[in-house]
Amino acid sequence: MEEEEELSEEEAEVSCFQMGKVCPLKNVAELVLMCAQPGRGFGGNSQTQFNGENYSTQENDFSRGRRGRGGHSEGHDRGFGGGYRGKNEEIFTQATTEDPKESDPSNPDSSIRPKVTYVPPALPEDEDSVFAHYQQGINFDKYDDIIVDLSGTNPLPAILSFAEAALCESLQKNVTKSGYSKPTPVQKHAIPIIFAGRDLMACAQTGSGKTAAFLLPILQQLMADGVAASSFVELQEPEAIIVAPTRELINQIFLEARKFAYGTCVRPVVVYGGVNTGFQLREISKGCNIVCGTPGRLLDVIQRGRIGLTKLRYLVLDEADRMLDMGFEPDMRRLVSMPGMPPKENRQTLLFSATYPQDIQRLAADFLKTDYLFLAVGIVGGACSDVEQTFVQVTKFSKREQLLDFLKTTGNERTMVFVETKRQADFIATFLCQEELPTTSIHGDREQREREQALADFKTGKCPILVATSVAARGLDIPEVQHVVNFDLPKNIDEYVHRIGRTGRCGNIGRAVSFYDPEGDSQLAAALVTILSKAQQEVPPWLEESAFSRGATAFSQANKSFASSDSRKSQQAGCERGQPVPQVAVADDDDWE
Ligand SMILES: Nc1ncnc2c1ncn2[C@@H]1O[C@H](COP(=O)(O)OP(=O)(O)OP(=O)(O)O)[C@@H](O)[C@H]1O
Repeated sequence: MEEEEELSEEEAEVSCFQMGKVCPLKNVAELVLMCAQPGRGFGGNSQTQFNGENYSTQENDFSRGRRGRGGHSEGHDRGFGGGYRGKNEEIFTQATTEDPKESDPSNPDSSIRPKVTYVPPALPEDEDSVFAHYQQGINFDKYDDIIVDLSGTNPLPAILSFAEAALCESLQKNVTKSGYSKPTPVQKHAIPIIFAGRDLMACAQTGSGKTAAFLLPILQQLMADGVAASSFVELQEPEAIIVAPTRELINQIFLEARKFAYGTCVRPVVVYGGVNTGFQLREISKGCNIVCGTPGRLLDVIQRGRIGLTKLRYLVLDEADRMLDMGFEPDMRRLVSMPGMPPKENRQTLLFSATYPQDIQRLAADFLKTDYLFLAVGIVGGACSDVEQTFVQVTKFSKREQLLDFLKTTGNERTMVFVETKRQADFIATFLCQEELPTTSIHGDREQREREQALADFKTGKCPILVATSVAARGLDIPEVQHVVNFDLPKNIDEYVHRIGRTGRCGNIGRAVSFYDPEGDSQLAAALVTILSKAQQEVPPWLEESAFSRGATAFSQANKSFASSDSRKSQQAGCERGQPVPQVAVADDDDWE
């Protein structure tokens, strides 16, 4: 079976009880659900019962104690996945993930797991829904001015237009219906590289069109080769696998694939945790050329013998740095060593992200052919320049009032509020509802049904405020998100870049406001100063002071997470040669249990 979480609901309850609090996690989520319903508020008591500050303090110690780095159990009794994976979307409460009828009988735990019955609603088939998109913004044309660095042997020239890509008629039609009139820089470069059969590590800022940069050339080549999915065959052998770290993101990539493949013979399918496995297996058996999956569920369906790998031509890792950090790297290694998986010399491996720490770049080379190309559009690891970043100095206890003040100025504008822990997400969402601000929340303790509903309510504007943990930080492309608030700053600068990238997408302008608590956030100061300077934004003097007070090493450490370019260049120059590849620490432990 696929997913393993570290803490059962019962255990959580017991631990809370031991801390002197009775706090079934599920009840907190239910409160938020109630709160999201119009006309249902909370009495003043709930604030004291669910005191976010107290819980997060306690939760930190308690969670760390239970998890630890050693929590990741290799070769554990449920086959794949398992243990602590850092920011792993696929580790949730038991109630959401497992299906006893389908689980491994050798696993004694499996008998107590409730069946996952959730089946997502059928997707609308009409063209308007399939091709619904938002407008590119006023800065879309400025993408052309971004400096591009393509390194590696025998680089390919970029295309300048979709016409040059010579897409087949149906694909070109779908591109036009999607509102794409010209390719973004990452598309201009990645499309010919992928056509040429080269492996690629591509880095481009958030919201600049990386998804289409890999989907379009893959679809084009599958169509040019006349592939068609054979339906109702139990074992499907897809030509492409796309993996991403979170359920909502992989679903979004699937919807993009479905959109571009509209009216063609190519059939994409999606598999992710929290959804009934039987439903997904039936979807696979209807035919599958491209399988989009989160790692645990994907490995599970492969292990069940429902996905064969012998025809695989493309392996895509979206949010590649995340997929290769210590949370998911073991799964990725398992994936590439599955029986039938073509060796890297015989498949095309494509890595995409907006951030690539040097360590991860070096590790990624294990998955790529030696002559892979490295594409850097703009500053590797840089923040999107269309996001105006501001910082507010706060104390831990003034944050809530500051948030309220801020949200009162934004009216109905869509705002994502990032917090550190799942409980904090529930607590803040409840608090905002009490203040009559229509709010919903998304985090790993919510049932998949609730998570999808929360996202839908945010997208439609029914709840224009979404309180989220870092589970929603990467990749999500939600129209008209005008503001991102870092109520709690993340522990890791890359996470910051991804979070603020939920706004200011596709040439639109966005705003990010971050609450900076000098007591808890100073370890991020140097990296924030670097990010702001590289994005040519004003650096508050107090932030600069805070950064310098930590000494020059803080800046050199901060700079280590920004690869100025291809890590092979620094290796060639003799820098850090011979050093072991360190594992990158995963941020926000408390958020990913
Ligand atoms: N050539 C294009 N013309 C117009 N719109 C585009 C083009 N390419 C992509 N888009 C749109 O831009 C938005 C952002 O694209 P996408 O989600 O692929 O960004 P991304 O680079 O993957 O971001 P992230 O790093 O956050 O994952 C999407 O709504 C997408 O449909």
